[in-house]
Amino acid sequence: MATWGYGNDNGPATWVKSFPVAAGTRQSPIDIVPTAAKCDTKLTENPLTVNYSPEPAMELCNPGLSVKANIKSKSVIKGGPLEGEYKLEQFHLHWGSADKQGSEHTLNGKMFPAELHLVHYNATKYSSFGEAVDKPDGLAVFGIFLKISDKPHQGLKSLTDVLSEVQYKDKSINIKQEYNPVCLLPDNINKYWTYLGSLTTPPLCESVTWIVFEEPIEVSEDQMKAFRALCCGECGSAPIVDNYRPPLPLGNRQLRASFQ
Ligand SMILES: NS(=O)(=O)c1ccc2oc(NC(=O)c3ccccc3)nc2c1
Ligand SMILES: [Zn+2]
Repeated sequence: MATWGYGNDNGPATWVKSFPVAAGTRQSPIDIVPTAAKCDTKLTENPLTVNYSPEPAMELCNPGLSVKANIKSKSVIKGGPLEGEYKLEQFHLHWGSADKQGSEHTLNGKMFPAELHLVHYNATKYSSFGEAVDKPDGLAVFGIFLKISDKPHQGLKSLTDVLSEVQYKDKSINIKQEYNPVCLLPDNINKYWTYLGSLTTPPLCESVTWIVFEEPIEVSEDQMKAFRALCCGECGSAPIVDNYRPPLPLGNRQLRASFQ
């Protein structure tokens, strides 16, 4: 069975053949239209709180279609749209072959050069990611837009400086310095949009409460080039670029905003 990917023969338009939920009613990503969002004061009454811990020897790997960091420490979030405590499992990114594309969520139809996803599971109700992954309240994912600036992002620099060591599929390394993922969050995490959606790659489970921050984080062009130098396979294989699913219809879903 051909594995899914982002090419012409195995890309997002083909996923429904093996994953029928791709045609479901709460799929992600979506186009975020701020004027269509409902400002919900309940979101601010119960502010989103992040309690991330330093990760000693964080594992960074190249699974072939992105770059992913696996988290072992107890890093949790709660509040905002969430009931209970959600535990950080992993984070990864999606990016373009050029700065004009790359993000999965779009803002008024605009794509950003990349998007960072911090993936959490509902540790109050479920005992593992695997148990939570297919439950309607199982997961919460932070979506953070990346935009280009002339300065590199210091938090991402610890990762982009070593991406050459995970250039090929199934390579993994441990980051020597302890790493607190809190350094990846934008300064203002009180301004976000939230809606009920799905994983953006197969198995596309409709189990994600998405929290997409209004404030992007800023990265340098050199850092983008480092992501685009990652390979899908072994030496000589194609670069990992344009690993994003285009937006799906919001349908009957309510997009809520934590701010006016
Ligand atoms: N682009 S996305 O929607 O954030 C997204 C999409 C697909 C995903 O599959 C997984 N699986 C694990 O993390 C995992 C964690 C532990 C064990 C097995 C899998 N996370 C995902 C996030
Ligand atoms: Zn993702």
